[in-house]
Amino acid sequence: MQKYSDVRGMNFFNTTIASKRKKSKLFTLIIVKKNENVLLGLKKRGFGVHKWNGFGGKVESGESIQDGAIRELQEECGLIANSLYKHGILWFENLETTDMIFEVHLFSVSDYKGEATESEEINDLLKMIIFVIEMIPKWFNIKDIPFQNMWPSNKYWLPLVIEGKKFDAFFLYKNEHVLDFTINEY
Ligand SMILES: Nc1nc2c([nH]c(=O)n2[C@H]2C[C@H](O)[C@@H](COP(=O)(O)OP(=O)(O)OP(=O)(O)O)O2)c(=O)[nH]1
Repeated sequence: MQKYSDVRGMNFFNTTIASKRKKSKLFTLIIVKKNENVLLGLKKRGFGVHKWNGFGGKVESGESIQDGAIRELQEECGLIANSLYKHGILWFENLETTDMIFEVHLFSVSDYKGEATESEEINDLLKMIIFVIEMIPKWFNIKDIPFQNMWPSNKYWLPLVIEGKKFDAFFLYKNEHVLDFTINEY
């Protein structure tokens, strides 16, 4: 392990990681806020299955990060964001399971069109026939956020999103445990 002082230009002086050579992959994450509530989705399949989370995913080639975030929100819960508020970037490294670092661009949305519905993604092979539900959206009061059924990092950064803060953060995982983390608030 070596001291990790530079995550793509960000300083995380107190955080250690195994390697600086890993590539990062771009993701987005949106937390929808309304009064004292946040909208979360229960992931029903794939990476992070059975966890509550915000809405997001990989940025596709040719689209901007913001457009990717808006697309994922609409695909996963049916809401159309009118404007996004950027909180910062979350970096996730897992010592055990992957050779890449997640670079997650984190937004919140309070201004949107539509009502949250269960998301439906059409399976490529069986288009028009089979509908695969990816996430079940649900509103939670900010006092009742189900941190025990979320990624372990979320209890550290989600309260900052609720408070409207700007920050970058780095989390070092071993499997599903946070070994070390740094949060830099602006
Ligand atoms: N790796 C990781 N991701 C986290 C943590 N906390 C958290 O909210 N996330 C978010 C960031 C991403 O938006 C999401 C993980 O990606 P995803 O589940 O959308 O990935 P995916 O492969 O399904 O992507 P896609 O098919 O929808 O494009 O989880 C965490 O602690 N670790």
